[in-house]
Amino acid sequence: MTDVVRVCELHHVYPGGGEVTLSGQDFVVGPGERVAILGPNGSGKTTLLLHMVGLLTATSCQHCTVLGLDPKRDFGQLIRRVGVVLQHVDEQIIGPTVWDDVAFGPKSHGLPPAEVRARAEEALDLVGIRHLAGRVPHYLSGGERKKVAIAGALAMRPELLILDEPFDNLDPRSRADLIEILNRLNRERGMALVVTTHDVNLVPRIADVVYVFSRGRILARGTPLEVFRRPELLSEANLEPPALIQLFAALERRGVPVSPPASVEDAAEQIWRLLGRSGQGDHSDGPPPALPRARVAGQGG
Ligand SMILES: Nc1ncnc2c1ncn2[C@@H]1O[C@H](COP(=O)(O)OP(=O)(O)OP(=O)(O)O)[C@@H](O)[C@H]1O
Repeated sequence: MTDVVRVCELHHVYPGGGEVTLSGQDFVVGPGERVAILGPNGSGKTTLLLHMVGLLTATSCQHCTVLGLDPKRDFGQLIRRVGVVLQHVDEQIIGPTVWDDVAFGPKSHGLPPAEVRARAEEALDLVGIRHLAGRVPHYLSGGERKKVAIAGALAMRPELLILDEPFDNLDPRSRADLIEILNRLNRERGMALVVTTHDVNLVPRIADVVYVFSRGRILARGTPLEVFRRPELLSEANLEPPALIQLFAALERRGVPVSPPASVEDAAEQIWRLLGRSGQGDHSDGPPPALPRARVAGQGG
């Protein structure tokens, strides 16, 4: 099957002097894949995303295709199939009301009024902001404006959704809701996802594949666990593994028979087993006892 995205050897020099080189390996998103990009400030994450949606012209680039199209040349076709949520969402919110803004994409692509209405309502409901439909975006909170931009992107029912720091400004509940919506659309509609984030703790919940960028190089591609098990790689990119991975690595170093957990549930299950309990969810006999002190403190390993 064709790649959803493939970018090789991108070099971009901004007129203002900033420069981005992405080399080392290709940036590839497979069909229906959920991809997270991790990297320090200024490592070129946004620059790559802007190239993928045809908003920048590379100084040089060996190859750049999205859904088999050239983002610059085929911008008109691509924008019908790819949704994008920019880091600074005020740059993309243009409607005088939330409703106008969310309906803008379907309307401007000539969909019939009933379809425009259905798409806008669906998108507002997905993000949980139908109650904001009549409001002026300018007077919304930062998190609410972010949700408006996300709804606007979803109203086009994109095959690929690109989100630059989508979790910034969102409270924990809104963040969890957004993760759930994105995962559901990925599962049910096969929508591929590319997400940049600095929050390593969210990565296992939103990505199958992680890329690590640092100083002009794509340092690594792997599953979240593969990447998080390589602390040297993460520190090269000014990143730390999630707290849970660090905790389990510390336990492993002390000889406790655990492996890096893929999720909080996985971590809980491993601890449950260590405590001599068995069977997933077999927690009916009350709360687990405290971990033996020596093991936790690393004295008895
Ligand atoms: N419009 C611009 N003009 C000049 N330089 C720019 C411009 N936009 C970005 N740059 C420079 O390009 C480099 C990469 O920026 P980019 O925004 O792609 O990084 P990033 O990885 O998304 O960073 P962050 O995590 O801070 O959002 C930086 O050195 C930045 O200063």
